[in-house]
Amino acid sequence: MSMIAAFYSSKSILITGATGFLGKVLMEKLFRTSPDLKIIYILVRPKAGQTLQQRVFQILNSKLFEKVKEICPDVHEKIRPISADLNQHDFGISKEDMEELLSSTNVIFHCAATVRFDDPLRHAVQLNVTATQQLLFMASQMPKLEAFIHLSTAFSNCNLQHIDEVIYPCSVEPKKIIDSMEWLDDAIIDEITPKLIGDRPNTYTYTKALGEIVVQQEGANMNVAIIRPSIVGATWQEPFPGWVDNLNGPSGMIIAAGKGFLRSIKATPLAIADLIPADTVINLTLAAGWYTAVHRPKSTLIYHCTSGNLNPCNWLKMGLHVLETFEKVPFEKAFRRPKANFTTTSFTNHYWNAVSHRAPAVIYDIYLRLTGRKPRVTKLMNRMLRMLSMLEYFVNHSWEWSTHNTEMLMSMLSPEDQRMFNFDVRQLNWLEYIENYVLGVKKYLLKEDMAGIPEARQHLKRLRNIHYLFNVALFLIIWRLLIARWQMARNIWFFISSLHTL
Ligand SMILES: CCCCCCCCCCCCCCCCCCCCCCCCCCCC(=O)SCCNC(=O)CCNC(=O)[C@H](O)C(C)(C)COP(=O)(O)OP(=O)(O)OC[C@H]1O[C@@H](n2cnc3c(N)ncnc32)[C@H](O)[C@@H]1OP(=O)(O)O
Ligand SMILES: NC(=O)C1=CN([C@@H]2O[C@H](COP(=O)(O)OP(=O)(O)OC[C@H]3O[C@@H](n4cnc5c(N)ncnc54)[C@H](OP(=O)(O)O)[C@@H]3O)[C@@H](O)[C@H]2O)C=CC1
Repeated sequence: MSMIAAFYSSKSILITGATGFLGKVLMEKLFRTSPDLKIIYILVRPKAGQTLQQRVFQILNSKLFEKVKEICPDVHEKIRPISADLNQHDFGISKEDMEELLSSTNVIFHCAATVRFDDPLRHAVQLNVTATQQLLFMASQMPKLEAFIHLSTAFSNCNLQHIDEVIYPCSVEPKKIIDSMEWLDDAIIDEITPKLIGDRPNTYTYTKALGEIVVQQEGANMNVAIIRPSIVGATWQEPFPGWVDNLNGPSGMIIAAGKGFLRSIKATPLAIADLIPADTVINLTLAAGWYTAVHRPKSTLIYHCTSGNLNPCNWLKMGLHVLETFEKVPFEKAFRRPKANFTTTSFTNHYWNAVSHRAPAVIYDIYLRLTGRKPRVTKLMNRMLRMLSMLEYFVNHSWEWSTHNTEMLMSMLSPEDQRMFNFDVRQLNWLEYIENYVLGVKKYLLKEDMAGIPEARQHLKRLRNIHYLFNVALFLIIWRLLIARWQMARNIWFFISSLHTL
């Protein structure tokens, strides 16, 4: 019997961020491996016109939960959505709900966060720091609490090159930052943001670092652990390979490349592409929850959930695998043929952005206008370039993350748990993983049917022919202009013609 699965059976578990990418994978695994768990409380806000119940219904009826519904048919009864907005005081939780949470919760998984790179500091602090502080305050009033697991990111200290499984101090104490957000106005916050974030690339990584300090300070008397995943990608094995449901990180870029939008990217080809599958992150998270509650380590343990030091893959290898997979499973209705390369200098990057990104978008929009349709490609292209510029930092640096705690945890698991809650990335075959990832993007994000592949291939052939025709036409126009204006060109032309008549 799995010790981890047995631990979560009969437990009341509180999850924040359960509607997010990792939150869903976490819930799914919990229900699948511990169907006897007592209840999962999830803090959810109404969104996009949907009530809490509608949001939960949608999640449980998604493909991700198909296996769970077989194993645990009463899963609907075991999820208790609690109306909560982490931006509000006390999360806006009703008194009755709060009482139930405080008296029953055994384990907390704190996954909620803003993962946007461009969030204003005030908002990022509110969600990634203040809400974490409030949740810890709630946790401190829970008599039955056995473990508090906080999801952070391996990039919280991305200003360093070698990162250990420790919490690093920030120049300003989180409490001071939280206080100052209350009385500083937005204009001043915007002005001091670059100074505060220093050599980190965005407010996301900075506020996640502050959040960790808060966890260490406020969670000193609790059983607390921090998980630091690197770049989370589609699932590797469970509940099935290739599941992904948002555009963050590489997923959006895979779509952009497969649809022929992304043709070049400023990246360091040999830098490590530290991807980690979502199910690996969740297996480690659940194992850490068990270890923290049962073994009660004396200090807050931090677990790096990264692939680079155990099974490295670089961006060149990854990019090539992605492109190779497009040959087998092309995406439908591509804008151009998927073909991309890396640029390594700002000059070549600007050049290829102009030639391969902006120019085709403008030309296509002119064509749409001429045919009476609404131009839309330049807007899409600008959005992709903005996203690309935000990701650039992460594809041009390499980091070394030590993984002593993670390896220690692996060694503490029984052989059954090592199999059931596998987070050993050394077993990951990148080629196979990337193929499944691209396939998953096609199926679960783009909702494209495999039956459409022959048509997608035909479309790519048409694009290739258009490309050749376009190049020939361009060549003829340029040649014609040269002949009209340049004597030397005329001479070459006459020379070639005379060769022909010989
Ligand atoms: C010879 C050599 C050959 C070699 C060949 C090589 C070829 C290479 C090409 C191969 C293919 C590529 C394969 C790999 C690519 C590498 C990519 C690099 C990935 C690196 C990722 C590093 C991330 C690491 C960070 C740490 C991880 C974390 O901790 S958190 C998770 C990461 N967080 C994010 O990713 C969030 C980022 N997003 C944002 O910050 C914002 O969304 C934004 C600033 C980008 C946009 O904000 P904006 O307000 O403008 O828009 P928004 O309201 O958010 O959305 C508007 C619409 O856009 C859609 N959208 C949102 N995000 C994306 C996206 N990522 N991609 C595409 N579209 C996106 C969104 O749905 C909205 O759509 P509508 O609703 O329809 O309007
Ligand atoms: N994905 C990645 O690449 C990585 C993620 N991480 C960390 O993992 C954790 C989970 O990330 P991921 O699942 O990808 O993120 P998502 O963006 O997919 O999910 C974020 C979750 O937080 C919830 N949330 C946001 N704001 C509020 C709010 N005001 N009140 C209540 N809930 C809120 C969202 O709810 P709603 O659905 O209502 O918006 C959603 O459930 C985060 O802590 C992140 O920092 C770390 C490394 C990499």
